[in-house]
Amino acid sequence: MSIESRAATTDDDGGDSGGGADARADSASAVEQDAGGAGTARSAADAAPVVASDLTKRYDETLVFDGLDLRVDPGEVCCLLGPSGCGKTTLLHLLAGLEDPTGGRVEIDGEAVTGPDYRWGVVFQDPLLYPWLSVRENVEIGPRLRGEEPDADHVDELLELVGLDGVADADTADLSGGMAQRASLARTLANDPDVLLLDEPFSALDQLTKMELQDELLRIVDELGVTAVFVTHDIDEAVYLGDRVAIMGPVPAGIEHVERIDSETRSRDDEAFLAERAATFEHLEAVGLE
Ligand SMILES: Nc1ncnc2c1ncn2[C@@H]1O[C@H](COP(=O)(O)OP(=O)(O)OP(=O)(O)O)[C@@H](O)[C@H]1O
Repeated sequence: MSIESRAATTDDDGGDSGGGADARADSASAVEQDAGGAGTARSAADAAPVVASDLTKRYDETLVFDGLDLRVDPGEVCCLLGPSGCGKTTLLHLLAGLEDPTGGRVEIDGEAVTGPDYRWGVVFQDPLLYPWLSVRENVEIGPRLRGEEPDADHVDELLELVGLDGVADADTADLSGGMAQRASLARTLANDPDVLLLDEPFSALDQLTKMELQDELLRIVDELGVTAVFVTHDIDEAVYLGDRVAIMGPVPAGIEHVERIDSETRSRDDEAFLAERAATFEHLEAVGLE
């Protein structure tokens, strides 16, 4: 099934592409019944919560945040938004176990995060594909590095999910920026993560490709029933993708406000969306927009 027809299936089932965690649960279970494939789909209700408690991070002279708390509910998309240098990437790295906190703890699905793990997959701004491997081989690398034989059907399904089934054997050098980021996302998804942690993955892309990938990400999060934390400095992106937007202030403020987004407004030209955007912008201005 193509990604477009998957979307049509979801719409026919009464969901909208981005109807929040509840709609994600509905559409994910609809796809689960429909997929019959390699078992990538599961319910958002089974997705993992991400909890940061009393988190502190200091780099020498710089106290980035002190006593930060964040809870991301299962199946939710939480966007981290804030001025340059406020600690968005640092927080994402702590959630991913890529760096150790100075104090406090992170738990994913009730398990303490003490280092990187394929169950919490990271997608970076730079796709970082292995240039000597084909697109398919890049997607297969996670299971191979764990000493597992990749499930060919699962890889096919993921390539189809991200719209790269036609270029599976291509060299990564021949991919556009958007296609490379799709491949990077599929490579992360091949590990079947419970949580997706994304650090400005679309910021280097042109506006149209960016909007297309935003919609596809929402669909993928719906279909696979994962929890997502998405770092961005783009207000429109945060309000469009997020079930909640956590607004961070200049160091060492941490999270100063969490804006809950009404998923019904998830339309780029809806008046309510513009109202959500305006409300988020006001909070961002209040913390010191750069
Ligand atoms: N490895 C490091 N060593 C020292 N200071 C660091 C390190 N990483 C980040 N910082 C500092 O921590 C603060 C937060 O940086 P971080 O990159 O997390 O912010 P950000 O909100 O992601 O910024 P941007 O939006 O510009 O990417 C900054 O003052 C930065 O200089």
